[in-house]
Amino acid sequence: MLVFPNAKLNLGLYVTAMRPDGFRNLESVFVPLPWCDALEVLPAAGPETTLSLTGIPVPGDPATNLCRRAYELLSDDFELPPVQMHLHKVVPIGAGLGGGSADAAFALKALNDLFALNLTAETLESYARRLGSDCAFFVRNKPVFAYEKGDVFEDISLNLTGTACKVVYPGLHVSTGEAYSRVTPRPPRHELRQALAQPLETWRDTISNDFEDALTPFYPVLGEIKRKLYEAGAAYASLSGSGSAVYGLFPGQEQPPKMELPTEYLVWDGRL
Ligand SMILES: C[C@](O)(CO)[C@H](O)COP(=O)(O)OP(=O)(O)OC[C@H]1O[C@@H](n2ccc(N)nc2=O)[C@H](O)[C@@H]1O
Ligand SMILES: Nc1ncnc2c1ncn2[C@@H]1O[C@H](COP(=O)(O)OP(=O)(O)OP(=O)(O)O)[C@@H](O)[C@H]1O
Repeated sequence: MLVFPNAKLNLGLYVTAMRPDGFRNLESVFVPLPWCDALEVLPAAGPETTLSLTGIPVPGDPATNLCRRAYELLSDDFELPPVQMHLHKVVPIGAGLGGGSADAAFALKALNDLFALNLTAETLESYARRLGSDCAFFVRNKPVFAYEKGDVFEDISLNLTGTACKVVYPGLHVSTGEAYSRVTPRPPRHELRQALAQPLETWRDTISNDFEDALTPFYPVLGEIKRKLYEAGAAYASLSGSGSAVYGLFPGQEQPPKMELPTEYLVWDGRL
């Protein structure tokens, strides 16, 4: 079975409170971004479960890769035969795009389908939550208002389908834990759902990402990319999640405009 774990963008992100478990409560709107890895999951030819990797190198021991952890989580509860997995990594890591989380959620969904476990989306979400705060979103993989750890959702009527979008990753690996440690939780400055119900051109004045304010003084390149996206005609530009990817939305355009950016940056151009 071949699946294509996609990334996500955060439209607005407020870190609202410290939780007793050491995590933070947040409010954000998550939307799928069709920048994808490729993940193949097959019954193994031999007796062992294996994971091979190509594409962007994934830091850390492959034994702790989220695809393997997804398999192990399900095999604690179900008698799964060994599998052979191959992950081709395309989505940059430490980018705020949720790439690793998507791999984990898509591995859970693929195993559910491959072995006809018949788990509901709700049950898959509860497994996904155990692998990371961002993982649960990728089970249903549709625009939602997210709160608590970013893993509890409310439906939102927001249709950005077809909107031209540019995502710029400057090659700066921002650790999620470090990024959270730089943000002081506070009540949200805007009611996100109300702000997002207004025309996209107003979002620039009404929606923000707390990580952007906290990280830009340390990483000025984030502010420079955002300024360039606005100069290129973006109606809205922001850091995604805890960064370091910055995106711009260009409604009404066929494709985002060309931009002069350093060649070492990774850039995704397309439509949501
Ligand atoms: C920044 C976001 O991408 C926004 O969508 C997510 O909140 C990050 O989610 P994630 O990468 O799945 O993060 P996890 O792997 O669950 O947690 C990594 C670290 O981030 C911090 N963390 C994460 C989520 C959260 N709601 N509060 C936190 O304080 C914790 O220090 C945790 O140890
Ligand atoms: N399949 C995977 N893809 C990416 N990272 C993985 C994967 N499996 C495990 N990891 C580990 O997770 C870390 C990346 O997590 P991190 O949260 O920084 O980035 P992310 O998955 O790109 O998403 P985000 O920045 O939105 O949280 C890596 O350092 C790596 O060790």
